Formats: sequence, C-alpha cells, structure tokens
Amino acid sequence: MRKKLAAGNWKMNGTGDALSEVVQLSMDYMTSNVDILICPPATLIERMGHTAVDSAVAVGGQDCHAKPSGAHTGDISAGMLKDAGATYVILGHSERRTDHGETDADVCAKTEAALGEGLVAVVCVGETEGQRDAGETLDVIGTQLAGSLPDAGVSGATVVIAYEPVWAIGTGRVPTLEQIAEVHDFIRAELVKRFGDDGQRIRLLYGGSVKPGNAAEIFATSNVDGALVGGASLKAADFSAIIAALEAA
Ligand SMILES: O=C(CO)COP(=O)(O)O
Repeated sequence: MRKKLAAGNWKMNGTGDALSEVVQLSMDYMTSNVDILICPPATLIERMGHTAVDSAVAVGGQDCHAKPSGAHTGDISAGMLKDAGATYVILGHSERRTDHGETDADVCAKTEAALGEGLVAVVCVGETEGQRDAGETLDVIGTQLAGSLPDAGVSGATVVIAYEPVWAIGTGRVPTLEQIAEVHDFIRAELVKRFGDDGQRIRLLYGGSVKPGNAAEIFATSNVDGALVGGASLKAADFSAIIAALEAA
C-alpha cells in the first residue's frame, strides 16, 4: 500500500509571510492519511524546517548539487538541505533541465547524493509538446527514467517519481485521464522491471496544472499516488482543497 503524497513546489516564489499558511496547513491535516510536502525556495527551508517540526508537513529542497561541498558558487548540497531540516528534494524538474541544461546523468548523480544523505528524491520526468505530437512520449519518459535513477538505493522509502508533461506546467492544460494513466502505468511497469517489488512501492505523482477543480479525477486515475503542485500550492485554500481531494480518493 503506497501512502499518498501531496507535494507543493513553490519554485522561485514565496517569502517569510507564507510560513503562517504552512502552519495552518499542518494544523488542518495533523491526522491525515496523506503525506504533505512543501518545497519552498532555499532561503525558507531552514525557517520552514523549524516551523514544520513535529507537524504533518515535510520540507524539501528544489534541487541539490551532486557533490557534498566545494567551489560551486550558488549551489547547495544534499547534506546542507538535510542540515536545514529538509527530508525531501525535487530533482530533474523540467525547469532545471531547460534553464540549467541538466542531463539524465546529472539528475542521476544528484539522486545518488540525495539518497546518500537520507533525503527522499522526487525525480521528475516529462515530455515536451513536440515530443508528444511526434508520438515519442513513452520513449522519452523511459529514457529519462532509466538515466535519472541509480541502480542502488532505490525503493519506495527513498524515491518518488513525478510525471510532469512540460506542456502542462503553468499552462492550465492537462492531459486526458487516459494519457495520464498510460504514462503512469508505463512508469510503474518500467520500475517493476528494474527494481522488482521496490518498483511497486515507489509513489508516482502527477504534476502540471493540478487545481482543486481537476484534482479528484486525476487522483482517481490508475497509478496516481498524489500530485506535485506548482501554482496552486502557493494558495493555502487551493492546496488544502487538493489535499482534501487526495484524502478522499
Ligand atoms: O511544475 C510543476 C510542479 O513541479 C507544476 O506547476 P503548475 O502546477 O503551476 O502547473
């Protein structure tokens, strides 16, 4: 049985004022059967880590470096995230792959670093619109999945996969439920092929324009164990409604 996960990716948004909303969320969902994760900008991780201590809300980073320390101006290591109170880290988000040229090999190295520090890695995969139109979606996802995950240390307790079609991020466009099911079933099969029973236990999140209005039907879709939410996670009311939909699913 996979525990559901509602994850918020704040991207480059949010200031200290947003912390009070997280506290509210944690009080509302103290007894929930849903894991809740917020990945704020790096500047807020330490404060949020303290705020969310003993609450139902976990804190995560949005990226980490593959190395533990060194001359890498502007970067943050997995150990630093952990030191600040993070227990998760998002890796290989399409915005990192596009803005910073991250390859599957880079994502794999970062995943190894995260697992080495005991952080849960939320590894993102997803096709562009051009790739979908060309009928390449499953090939692209399969290649990203194979290249972004290391051979060792991957289990339901250490890794989460987020399927985020690039064309659905921040656009208000969402794949059909059939398209989501096709990709999630494919990811599940690939994980089981490579990791056996552990592949059954890895949680699969859908991400891309998840809103209160479409959350319930997405959560009822095959092999969807939760969501990685961008814009709607910045509004406590919307994120709460998404969590409630996941609880009810
Ligand atoms: O990229 C996303 C989460 O990582 C999704 O963003 P939106 O929910 O804003 O489309």
